[in-house]
Amino acid sequence: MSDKTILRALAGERQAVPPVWMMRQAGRYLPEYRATRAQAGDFLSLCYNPELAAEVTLQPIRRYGFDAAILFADILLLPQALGADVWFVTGEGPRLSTITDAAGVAALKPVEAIHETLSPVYETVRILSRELPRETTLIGFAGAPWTVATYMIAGRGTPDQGPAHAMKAADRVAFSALIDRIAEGTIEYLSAQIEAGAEVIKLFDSWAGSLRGQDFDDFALAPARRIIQALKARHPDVPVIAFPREARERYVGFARAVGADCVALDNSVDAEWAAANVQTDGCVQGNLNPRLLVEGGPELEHETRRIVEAFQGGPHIFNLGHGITPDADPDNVHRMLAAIRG
Ligand SMILES: Cc1c2[nH]c(c1CCC(=O)O)Cc1[nH]c(c(CCC(=O)O)c1C)Cc1[nH]c(c(CCC(=O)O)c1C)Cc1[nH]c(c(C)c1CCC(=O)O)C2
Repeated sequence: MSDKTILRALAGERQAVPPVWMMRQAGRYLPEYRATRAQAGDFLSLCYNPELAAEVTLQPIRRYGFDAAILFADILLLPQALGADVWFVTGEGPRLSTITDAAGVAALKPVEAIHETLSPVYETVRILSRELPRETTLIGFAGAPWTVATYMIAGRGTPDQGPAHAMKAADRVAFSALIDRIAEGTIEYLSAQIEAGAEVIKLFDSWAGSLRGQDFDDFALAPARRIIQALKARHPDVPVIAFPREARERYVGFARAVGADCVALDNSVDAEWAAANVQTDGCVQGNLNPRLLVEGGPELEHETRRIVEAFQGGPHIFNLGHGITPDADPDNVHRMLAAIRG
């Protein structure tokens, strides 16, 4: 059995003190992150600079001693590697060239071409596997096809993923071809991260909650299963965390259905309910409301302890229900850790 707490949880081991890391732990709430980003110039330049991307990955490990580090990159690097234009508007978020039909899908680069753009990311992973403390697990990641497609179709983040739903309704064949192309690229991208040293993979389906019924089966579940099966065929020992955010009742049985070792829970899910209905399948990750790291106070400690206790009966990785926000107080992270670790 590994001496790394995250790998033990992912192998199904219950631990008295759950291992912990945070989504977006390298981010704007940290002054040292803001300084390194300024040094890089902008966000995308930071993602493609292996030394600086490794540096910001390490910053929260030095400050807090989290049990896992997550590679610093973005889910929108893969669309860029497939030929989309991608840029970030400060204070607003990502912008991309849009794909609206079969011709747009056909114009994407072949999957083999992605490494040309993404090789700096693999170099970041290699640096991190040398520099991380022995006890810290390195997590690689990608966006799930549906979430990535919502950005590629709309050209930006959308509150209801309207443009992606519209393309799905207008031309399900072209839409499915886009999902397939992203899935194929994701398999190659994640395999390369593993070959460079990623020890765990996380698949972010941030917008899974807007898929219902058959659409959830076809575009959240099936692509995740395809990607995980392909990764497991090549790298059977690398655990996978699936995050179908806001999947509600579809969290039940999700890990088993897609072959994941763990399912990450957002903070709309009640921890007691998830312990009874989701953790019965294996490891769960989550699910503190990130707002509490802004507000702090007794509720932060109370909620942190409540989540630890709710999941005490089985394998659990403590995390937030979504990413930490730029207005969070870095000292509140210490308070959260004290409530978990005692
Ligand atoms: C949807 C999505 C994206 N990116 C990601 C997701 C899925 C998770 C989620 O739902 O949040 C995933 C992601 N993005 C980033 C990471 C790095 C690792 C980590 O979690 O610390 C990870 C795992 C860095 C980032 N990605 C981004 C930042 C902020 C950029 C900055 O420094 O200005 C960081 C640290 C930018 C980003 N990237 C994306 C958006 C919509 C935005 C703008 C919103 C925002 O600014 O927070 C796309």
